Amino acid sequence: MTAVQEPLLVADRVVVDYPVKGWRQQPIRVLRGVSLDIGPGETVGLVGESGSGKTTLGRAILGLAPVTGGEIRFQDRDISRLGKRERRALSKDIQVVFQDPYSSLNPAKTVEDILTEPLLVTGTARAEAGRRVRSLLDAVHLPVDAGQRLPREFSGGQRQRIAIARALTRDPKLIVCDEPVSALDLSTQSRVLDLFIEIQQRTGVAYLFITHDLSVVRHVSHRVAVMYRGELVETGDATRVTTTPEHAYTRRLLLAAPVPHPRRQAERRAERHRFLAAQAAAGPAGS
Ligand SMILES: Nc1ncnc2c1ncn2[C@@H]1O[C@H](COP(=O)(O)OP(=O)(O)OP(=O)(O)O)[C@@H](O)[C@H]1O
Repeated sequence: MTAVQEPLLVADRVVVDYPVKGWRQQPIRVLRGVSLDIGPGETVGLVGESGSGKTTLGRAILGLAPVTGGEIRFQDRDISRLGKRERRALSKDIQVVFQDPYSSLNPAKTVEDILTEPLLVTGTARAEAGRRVRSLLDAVHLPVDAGQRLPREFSGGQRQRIAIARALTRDPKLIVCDEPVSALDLSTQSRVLDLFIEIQQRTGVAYLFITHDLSVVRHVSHRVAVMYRGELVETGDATRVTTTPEHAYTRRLLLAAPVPHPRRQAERRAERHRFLAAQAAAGPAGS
């Protein structure tokens, strides 16, 4: 008998309505009863056209969008309507990496300050926080002296590595990744995607991976969920959904952004691995 693993996070018929200013204005319904679960150590890719509600689902999980119907459970606890203090406590377990590594890091703080802050405010001793920062920099393949520098001294890819390190500071169980590689050039994208995979294999963290790019989602996801106008129209195994979609909308998405042939993808993966192995042999990554 195989053990059934409990989901880490369950979105159960989640509705999000945004209030609209003005007399007699109806709120805008952005999510219309979305149900999705994410298992421990799993990556669920969330795709869909612009405005379909992907970011809003991520924000609802993070407590940043108002859940007006249904609920979101994390480790079997309803987290849809938490107070500030409970939400702050939950940030240990649920973290986020945003699209733009330029605006998501405080430009006035050194990388070490950015990474130690979440540890110091929760009572970690400074010496222990310093050790943790060194191990985090190592985990995202940045040199140890990166800690003394400011975000502006790094490339886009390196800044996204810093943002990933910050998300990892307190060993989260889930990271909401909202278009985390969209602002990066193609070769940097693939290195950062491989970093996400490597970190997951080492730590067992789960990802909700929001993207409009089907080749990205196929590369990193175990399962894919397709959103259309505030509803999930299809959820399933990543290869299945991106090669033989069942829903007409998913087929349209695929036609709009053709996914390379599986053999070409395998070649690309092999290329990436050769590249990463060569980089590892040469020293810390440059992006
Ligand atoms: N704070 C808000 N108030 C009112 N409407 C909002 C708010 N945030 C988002 N929306 C609306 O909700 C809808 C879904 O937006 P959302 O950002 O979740 O979509 P998305 O699929 O992530 O799109 P994109 O890929 O362009 O980021 C859009 O029509 C957007 O205008």
